[in-house]
Amino acid sequence: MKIVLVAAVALIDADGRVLLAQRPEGKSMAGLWEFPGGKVEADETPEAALIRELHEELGIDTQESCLAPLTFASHAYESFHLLMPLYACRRWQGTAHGRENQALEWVRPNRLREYPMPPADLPLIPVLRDWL
Ligand SMILES: Nc1nc2c([nH]c(=O)n2[C@H]2C[C@H](O)[C@@H](COP(=O)(O)OP(=O)(O)OP(=O)(O)O)O2)c(=O)[nH]1
Repeated sequence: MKIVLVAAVALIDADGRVLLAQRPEGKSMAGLWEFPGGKVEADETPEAALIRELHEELGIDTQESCLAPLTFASHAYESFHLLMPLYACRRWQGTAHGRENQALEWVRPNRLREYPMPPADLPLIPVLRDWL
């Protein structure tokens, strides 16, 4: 089974809320809520991939020193195995907006369960709730 490395981040605002982004129509798992991030390209570190994706998807800028490893997801999808490190980030420049027309929501940790997420993400929710 092919292992796909995806880097994701829990952006945490001053009120302790976490940013979720809705997967757009036309993508796999459309409509589900996910942590910002994306596939790590060849010759790219997970941190560099996140910095790139945050800029492209949300129009915000951060740096490696602001990305703290938090936990990871390891999940068998039908056609690949997802390995997804989840970082926490509290410092960035700019205001997040969906540059690819995806809906965004700042969500309190105890409400994360109300947002339908990809199956790989479900074990991450209690970790975030305990940690925040
Ligand atoms: N960014 C992100 N991706 C996630 C999460 N949970 C989860 O299963 N994924 C999966 C969905 C995708 O298969 C993959 C991320 O790919 P991507 O966002 O870079 O690219 P994509 O949607 O165009 O990928 P795809 O349509 O080919 O599946 O990881 C999550 O919380 N955040």
